[in-house]
Amino acid sequence: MKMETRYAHSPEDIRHYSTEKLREEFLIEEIFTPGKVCLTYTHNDRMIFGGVTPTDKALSIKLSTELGVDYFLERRELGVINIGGPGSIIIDGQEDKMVKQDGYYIGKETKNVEFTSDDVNNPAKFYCVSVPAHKKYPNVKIAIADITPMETGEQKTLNERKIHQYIHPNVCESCQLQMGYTVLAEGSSWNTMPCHTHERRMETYLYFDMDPDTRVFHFLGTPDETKHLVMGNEQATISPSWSIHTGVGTSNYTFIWAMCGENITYTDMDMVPMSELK
Ligand SMILES: O=C(O)C(=O)C[C@H](O)C(=O)CO
Ligand SMILES: [Zn+2]
Repeated sequence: MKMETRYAHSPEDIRHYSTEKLREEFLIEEIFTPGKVCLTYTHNDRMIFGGVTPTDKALSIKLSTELGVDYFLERRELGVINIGGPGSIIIDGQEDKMVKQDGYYIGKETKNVEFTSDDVNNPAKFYCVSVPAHKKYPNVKIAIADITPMETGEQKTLNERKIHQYIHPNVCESCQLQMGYTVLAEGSSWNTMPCHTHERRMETYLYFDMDPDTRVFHFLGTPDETKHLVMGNEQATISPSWSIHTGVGTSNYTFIWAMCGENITYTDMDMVPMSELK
């Protein structure tokens, strides 16, 4: 298992960052490695996120001394979405099949979570996000078949997309985790534009379902001083609460967003007027 630490920044810190330094601090290039658990611990609200890619044997997230606890979910909750081949999640001995786009909310105090793939040649890719939690809520499987996506954006503004809310008060309870899956329509390339910040929550983005040569130009920074990261398939980025987070692709793509902070009100965003973007 690999876990990398990323510390937090103020807007002032990144003002003079080179491209290389910006990438070192905000971009995670390796998420899914066959047979491995690859995680990142960001000090932005202490979110842990990354990929679990089982092949011929089950994998689990084993973190205890790193978090000063006896087991991973002793004081945390976990959201999972499979973006790969079919597999299973086994929670305290009970197995649930997980096809592509199926998700799971796994509450605090769940002791044993294992991940498996049905086919080593087409492994499941479990994208996992965990945040601190102070109350135990029930474990809930969130099947893609049960989600009605929110349709938003328009073709003429190149941002027609479907937002699937997985961990959201309408679907299941959580302490502070929110998680979802946004699919851009063919011909659309902008996500969340007009863009927003939310001082009260941080967010991470995983971009995927992209051809090898497709790139997303992901924008970050304060509205009046934006910067960008050029991102490839299955790469992730950290968005501090003060930062905008939007992106434009050289083709359409999909992304998983996950947030935590003061509230679980999805619409609590500070929209940025176009005239303020620089
Ligand atoms: O396409 C979108 O718009 C999104 O998916 C936006 C994210 O959900 C988000 O940034 C929530 O704060
Ligand atoms: Zn946001």
